[in-house]
Amino acid sequence: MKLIVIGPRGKMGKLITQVAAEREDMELVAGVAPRGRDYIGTDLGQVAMVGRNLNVPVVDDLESVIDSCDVIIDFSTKEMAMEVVDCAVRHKKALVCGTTGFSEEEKKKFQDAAAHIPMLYAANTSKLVNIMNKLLEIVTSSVGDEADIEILEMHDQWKKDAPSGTSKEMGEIMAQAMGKKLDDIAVYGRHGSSPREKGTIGYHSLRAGNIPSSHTVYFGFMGERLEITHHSYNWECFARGACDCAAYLAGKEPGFYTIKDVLNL
Ligand SMILES: NC(=O)C1=CN([C@@H]2O[C@H](COP(=O)(O)OP(=O)(O)OC[C@H]3O[C@@H](n4cnc5c(N)ncnc54)[C@H](OP(=O)(O)O)[C@@H]3O)[C@@H](O)[C@H]2O)C=CC1
Ligand SMILES: O=C(O)C1=N[C@H](C(=O)O)C[C@H](O)C1
Repeated sequence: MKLIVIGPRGKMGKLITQVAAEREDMELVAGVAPRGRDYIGTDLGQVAMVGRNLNVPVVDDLESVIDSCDVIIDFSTKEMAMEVVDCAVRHKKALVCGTTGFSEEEKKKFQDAAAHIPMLYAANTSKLVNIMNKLLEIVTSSVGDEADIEILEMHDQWKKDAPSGTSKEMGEIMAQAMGKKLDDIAVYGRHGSSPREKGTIGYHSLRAGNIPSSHTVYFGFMGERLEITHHSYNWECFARGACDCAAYLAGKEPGFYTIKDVLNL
C-alpha cells in the first residue's frame, strides 16, 4: 500500500514514518509539511530520521502528491486535519486521522467524509488503551451510578489540547454505559467550595516534561476505590497502531471505521 504521512517531522509523524519504512506491506510516497519550512524538498527519510533515504520528497502541498497514494495518515493539527479530510474526499483516498482536539462540529466532518472514502478516526491507536476502554464499559455498566468517576490524564508539556482526545472518548464510553450524554455530566477541573455532584465525571489534565501519555480512571466508593490505568513509555505504540489502521483500510469500501474494527474488539 502506498502511504502519505502528514507532519513527518512531528513527534508522531516521525515515528509513523519510521514504522511504515520497516513494513513490507507499505511504501511511503511522500510526506506533507507546513509551507515555509526549511526541510521542504528534502528526503522524507532524512526529515523523519529513518536512518536512510527513502527517495521520496517532503512537500508542502498535499494536492500535488495525493494521487500517488492509497492511504493518508494524519497526526498533525486540527486545522491541517480539516484540510486533509477535504482533500482526501476530493481525491477519493482512504484516511486515518489520529489528531485530537476537535469540536463536535469538526468531528462530524469525518462522519460525512465516510460516505465517500474509507475513513478511520482514532483518538488513541494503542491496543491496550482500547482494551482499557472495554474495561471501563464493563465497570461503568455495573457500578457507574454508584461511583464517583474521575479521570486524570498526563501528557507532555507541548500537547496542544486538554483534556486529551482519549479521555474524552473514555468519558463518552462511560456516559453511554450509564445512558447519559458526556456533555451533561462532565466537570472540567474542580474549583471552589461546592461538594462533588453525584453522577458527574470529573476531568483533570496534567502537563509536565516529556510524559508520553497516562490515563487513569478512578471509581470512588466509600472506603474503597478502583483505579484503571494505562501508561505508555513512549509514542511507539501509537505509531504502530496508526500503521495497523492504515493497513486495515487497504481495499475497504467507503465507510466510517474505528480502531475497534482493526483490533476486533
Ligand atoms: N491517536 C493517537 O493515538 C495519538 C494522537 N496524537 C495526536 O496527534 C497530533 C500530533 O501530535 P504530535 O505528533 O505530538 O504533535 P507535533 O507538534 O510534534 O507534530 C505535529 C506536526 O504537524 C505538522 N504540521 C502542522 N501544520 C501542518 C500543516 N499545515 N501541514 C502539514 N503539517 C503540518 C508540524 O510540522 P512542523 O514540525 O514543521 O512544525 C508537525 O510536524 C495531536 O493532535 C495529538 O494529540 C498523538 C499521539 C497519539
Ligand atoms: O498528544 C499525545 O501525546 C497523545 N494524544 C492523544 C490524546 O489526546 O488522547 C493520544 C495519546 O494520549 C497521546
